[in-house]
Amino acid sequence: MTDPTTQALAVRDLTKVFGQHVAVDTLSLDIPRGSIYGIVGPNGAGKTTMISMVAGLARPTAGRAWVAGHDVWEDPLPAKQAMGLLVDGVPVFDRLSGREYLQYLGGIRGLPQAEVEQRATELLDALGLADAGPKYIVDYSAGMTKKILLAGALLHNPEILILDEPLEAVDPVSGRHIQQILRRYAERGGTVVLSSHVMELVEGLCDHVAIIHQGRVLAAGHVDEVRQGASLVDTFVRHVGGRDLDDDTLGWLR
Ligand SMILES: Nc1ncnc2c1ncn2[C@@H]1O[C@H](COP(=O)(O)OP(=O)(O)OP(=O)(O)O)[C@@H](O)[C@H]1O
Repeated sequence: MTDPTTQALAVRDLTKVFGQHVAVDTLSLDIPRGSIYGIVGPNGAGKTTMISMVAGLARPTAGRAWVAGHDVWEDPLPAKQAMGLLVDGVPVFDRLSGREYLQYLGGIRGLPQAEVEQRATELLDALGLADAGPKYIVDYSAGMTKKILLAGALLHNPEILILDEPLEAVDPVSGRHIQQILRRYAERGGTVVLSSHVMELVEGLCDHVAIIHQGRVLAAGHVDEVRQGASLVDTFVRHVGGRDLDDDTLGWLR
């Protein structure tokens, strides 16, 4: 493996144990600068747990994580300045309107007020939230909430975006806009790390992918290298194992 401080994001032997259960198991991964990197894996594979440790939200049992060359747990401030986060567990102040939430985040990030206003207007517009800007986040739908959290992650123009299921619950028009935004961001040198269960999204948007299962990396690299001529769904099933249900299963169900 390469020097982890040269990567946009890197983890080495990252491990998280909950009681008797090893959720992330000595996991090592390099995410190059400028890539759009998909993290895929079955339910319970450890994706969110890994992302939470990289984001500085969950303390690793063992191992290390670097973001933009900074050790997330030893040198958290520059690591956190470099990242934009859309991850469960980040507090959302949902008694603020969408616009107030962005104004609040802009203040925390030390952006000039006029800049925050301009960026907030553009982000709300690009994400189809222009009419919802004055509305409390608590009254947002699931997809609207996802989009305002994404706007918050983008607001300070971070070096690295870490997005857990960014398109979950998002409508197709907004989904297309979000993909355009992420592509443009990566073309200009930003790095995107996203988890998703939607293989078509990962194949269409990401240039790299890692398949995670039981807290370990089963395959990682350029999407074409990982899928080797097959579709990503078939590659995924081949790696994690899958079977069709027996005819008798749930025989009582109409
Ligand atoms: N706080 C916790 N306490 C105990 N176990 C946990 C905790 N958080 C996660 N786990 C367990 O760790 C494992 C990995 O969970 P994680 O949420 O990281 O999976 P995931 O890959 O993100 O799954 P999904 O695709 O369903 O979101 C699961 O077995 C889960 O039950």
